[in-house]
Amino acid sequence: MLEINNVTKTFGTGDSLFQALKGVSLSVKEGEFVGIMGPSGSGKSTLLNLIGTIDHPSSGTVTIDGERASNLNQEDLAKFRRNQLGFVFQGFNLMPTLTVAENIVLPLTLDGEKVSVMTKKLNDISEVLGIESLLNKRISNISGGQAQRVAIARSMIHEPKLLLADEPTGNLDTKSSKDVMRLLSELNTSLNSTILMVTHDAFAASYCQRIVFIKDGELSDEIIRHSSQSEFYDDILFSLKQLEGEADDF
Ligand SMILES: Nc1ncnc2c1ncn2[C@@H]1O[C@H](COP(=O)(O)OP(=O)(O)OP(=O)(O)O)[C@@H](O)[C@H]1O
Repeated sequence: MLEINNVTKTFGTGDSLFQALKGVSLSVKEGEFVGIMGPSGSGKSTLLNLIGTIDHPSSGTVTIDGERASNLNQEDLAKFRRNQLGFVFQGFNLMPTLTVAENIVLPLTLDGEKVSVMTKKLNDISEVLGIESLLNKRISNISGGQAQRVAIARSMIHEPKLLLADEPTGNLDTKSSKDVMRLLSELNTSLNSTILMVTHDAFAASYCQRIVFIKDGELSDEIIRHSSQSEFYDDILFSLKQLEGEADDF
């Protein structure tokens, strides 16, 4: 469902060129939950931004569900992003003065969806994420863990083909991180959502089925979960140590 073919990304101009991605190729199947890990500055967010069509590759191609973003005009691209992709960020990106319900339906409001359809979708996704009791609260009155669940609800309400998560547990305590990862994992299995998640956190990564490691703008390694989550967690820590010598650098 996602094909990244020999993608490069160069920032800057003239003498100050910097190649953040140096020929990355990656294939993700429908329903896969893939983690992207690597040291700070290795190109993780750059890669996620290219997949999310927020930025364009300098060369190479990104194809999502058979569609190549570079072939779309501005308007179709915005529509494609709104309909096919979901985004979850570390900082939640919710509107503090709106209620939880208003935040969740915002993408549908922008699309001019019927109120009856919005209400049904809101109720369905709220039930999946266990946030029914929060719907009338304002974002400023809920906790960080609750806010991330609301952000996930908003990113999933339009049933995107691909969910892109950049450090979704970055601002959360251990318990909330666990809750959020459990939810993402449930959404992945129950809705067969394809999820791509950038994370520094080996525990969060242990919920994925596959981890690709990126270093200096290149994919360096890949591990697949074969057995229990705790064994996968150990495998991830081992790979991180091998990659950088010290897992603490991540
Ligand atoms: N708009 C930009 N202009 C110039 N350089 C950039 C730009 N965006 C990213 N870079 C550089 O590209 C490299 C990769 O950045 P990126 O944000 O993708 O790394 P990352 O792996 O996500 O890092 P972190 O884990 O710290 O978020 C870095 O050296 C960064 O300074």
